[in-house]
Amino acid sequence: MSLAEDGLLIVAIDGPSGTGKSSVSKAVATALGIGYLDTGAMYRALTWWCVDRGIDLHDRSAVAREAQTFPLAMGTDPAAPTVQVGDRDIAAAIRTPSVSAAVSDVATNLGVREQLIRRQRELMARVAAETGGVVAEGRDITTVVAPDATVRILMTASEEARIARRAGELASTAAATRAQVVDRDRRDSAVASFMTAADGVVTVDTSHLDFDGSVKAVLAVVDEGRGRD
Ligand SMILES: Nc1ncnc2c1ncn2[C@@H]1O[C@H](COP(=O)(O)OP(=O)(O)OP(=O)(O)O)[C@@H](O)[C@H]1O
Ligand SMILES: Nc1ccn([C@H]2C[C@H](O)[C@@H](COP(=O)(O)O)O2)c(=O)n1
Repeated sequence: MSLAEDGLLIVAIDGPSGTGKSSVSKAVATALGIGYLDTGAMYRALTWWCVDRGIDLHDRSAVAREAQTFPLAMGTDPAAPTVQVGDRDIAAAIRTPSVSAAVSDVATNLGVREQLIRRQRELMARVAAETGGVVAEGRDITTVVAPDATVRILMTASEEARIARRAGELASTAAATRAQVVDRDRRDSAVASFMTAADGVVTVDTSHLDFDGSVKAVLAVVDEGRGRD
């Protein structure tokens, strides 16, 4: 089934770490009055779940089995997105440095990707049916999860800009953050292509834009893409 059926507005946004995908996507979804899905949070949630249960992240089959069944619930209101497993709110726990350091081991597990991509498509279809559309962001949304999205965007920013943004957030030095951002992108690139735009994907370079400028730039691409639809 095509996600973009029935006049629903499906906006797919990919890009490397620290380009502003999550913050900009939330603002864009809010402005458009549609749902928001942070797919990176799903890989983080599975990482947290496996560590919490003592599952070795290098045991690929065991982690992929958990991906199929773990009780994940993603809240898709862009004004207040939530991440829960069972009745436990793990929105803050999945942002800790230990989860950030381990998440690539989970995200590069192809058995995991198969399960989470299935869940992402189901969620996107449900949220879009409920709200008229969805903005989904990650690393493979424009290419694998929703290649037929109404609008497909690759958000980029120079390495310097991305490191400075992350360093500001983590209150760490640019040098310490460089390793985290660049190394994680290198590891994640093994299974998803998000450093260059695929055919038909519009690049939005946020290097020299402030936050509001990035939101406006994405909304302009959405407007143009809707017009073509
Ligand atoms: N021009 C800009 N556009 C977007 N975000 C910006 C901009 N300038 C600074 N930021 C800030 O950069 C930080 C990183 O943004 P965000 O978490 O949305 O990135 P991301 O691409 O989703 O990263 P990751 O994939 O690692 O989760 C946020 O604190 C955001 O407010
Ligand atoms: N569609 C996606 C989304 C995310 N990932 C990976 C990349 C990161 O290492 C991790 C967490 O993502 P973030 O919260 O930093 O955006 O998940 C992926 O492989 N595919």
